[in-house]
Amino acid sequence: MPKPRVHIATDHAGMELSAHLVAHLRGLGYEVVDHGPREYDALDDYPGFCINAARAVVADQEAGTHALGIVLGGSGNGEQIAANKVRGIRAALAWNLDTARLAREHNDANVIAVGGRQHTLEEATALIDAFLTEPFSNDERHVRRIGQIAAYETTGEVVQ
Ligand SMILES: O=C(CO)[C@H](O)[C@H](O)COP(=O)(O)O
Repeated sequence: MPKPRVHIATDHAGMELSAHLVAHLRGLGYEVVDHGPREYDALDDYPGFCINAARAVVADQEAGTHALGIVLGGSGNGEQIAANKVRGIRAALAWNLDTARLAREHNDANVIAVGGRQHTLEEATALIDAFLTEPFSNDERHVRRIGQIAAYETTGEVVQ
């Protein structure tokens, strides 16, 4: 499997982690698109940055380009919520190696959210590495459940 293009966004609370990850991932050969912010501003707001990154993931995937996203903040909660407002996004908040790995294996998540204030740089980097390298299982039960979410997103109907 070729490496995905990585779209990354943060707010002020995740800027140190974001800079670290951009360098780390580029060093590993990933193409990384940085959706900001460009400068530290303690009063900036995460939704726009995260939504832009999420929209870029969907646009790439719709164009047939393998892409994944990373959204960072203090907790990762709001960043995950913002990304999940973009149609086609399955954003997962990862807080240990299992939740990072399972986000891909069971949920085919295309965005990972991580709280920069909850982990050391090393811990957070390990979460990202686990997420980016874990394949989706393609197990029928997981495909079915993801399809039910997509159906609701598209039609507003609940499928059992
Ligand atoms: O994690 C976040 C949202 O879920 C934000 O990064 C966090 O709320 C920012 O906090 P503050 O404005 O107090 O620095």
